Amino acid sequence: MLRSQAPSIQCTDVTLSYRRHPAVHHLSGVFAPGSFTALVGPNGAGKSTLLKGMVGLIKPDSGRIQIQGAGRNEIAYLPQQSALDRSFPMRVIDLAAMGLWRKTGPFRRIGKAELAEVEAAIAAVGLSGFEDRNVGTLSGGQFQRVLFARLLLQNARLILLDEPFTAIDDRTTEELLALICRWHQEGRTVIAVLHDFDVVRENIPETLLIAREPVAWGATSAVLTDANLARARRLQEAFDDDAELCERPAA
Ligand SMILES: Nc1ncnc2c1ncn2[C@@H]1O[C@H](COP(=O)(O)OP(=O)(O)OP(=O)(O)O)[C@@H](O)[C@H]1O
Repeated sequence: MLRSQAPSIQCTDVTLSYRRHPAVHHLSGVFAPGSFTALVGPNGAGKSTLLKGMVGLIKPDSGRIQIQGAGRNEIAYLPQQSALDRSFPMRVIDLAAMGLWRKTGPFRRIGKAELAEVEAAIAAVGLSGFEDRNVGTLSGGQFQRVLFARLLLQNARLILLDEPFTAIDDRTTEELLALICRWHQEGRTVIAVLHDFDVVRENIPETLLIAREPVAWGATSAVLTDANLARARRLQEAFDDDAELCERPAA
């Protein structure tokens, strides 16, 4: 997989809102092909909203999000765990196999070779032996591992992860982080919403810090400074959720 041919995302003065109240304001910049970016910011800063805008779940009220090199249905997107319904009766192997959906289509039974691929992905996330377990009986960390097996099988070149390590223990975090780093080394474009700055500083080359509006974007060491983090906190605290529509003209 050539890094230069990996997908890129160009944001041009993007504003995303819920019922016309902006959650992300005037964001411009590029996630370069093959880049690995941490998306950080205080609670309610608009991080999840930005990922939803990228996958097309929310349309910008103004500005544009353009993805080069991948169709919207070719993005691997991991939503926040709280957004997922785990009560649905489904086996581990079936949930993981959904990662092959683009290859197999929704109604075809998977063949022997594909089954071996699914089993290999389950093994890669350390869940061999759990194939027939109902997903509702898994711990939070085990469930997250199944979702990573599904991502592995999707084999997407653009991967968006929303808080992949929240409520996950250190060992699971370490193992899943190693998988994500491998995806980056393979030349995929990866964006991950993260809260642990130590994890970001040690592993992720680039960072976008937002607090409804962009605060800093670039090399992680230049972005995660005390001054930038303090500014993000101030901006977020000052933000009025009941504010009227954004009156700032588009750039
Ligand atoms: N479905 C929704 N309807 C209305 N407002 C929403 C909706 N989802 C998010 N918001 C609001 O948009 C703002 C940004 O939320 P978002 O979830 O994008 O933040 P976040 O940075 O991901 O936060 P966190 O770190 O707490 O997960 C918040 O004020 C939130 O209340």
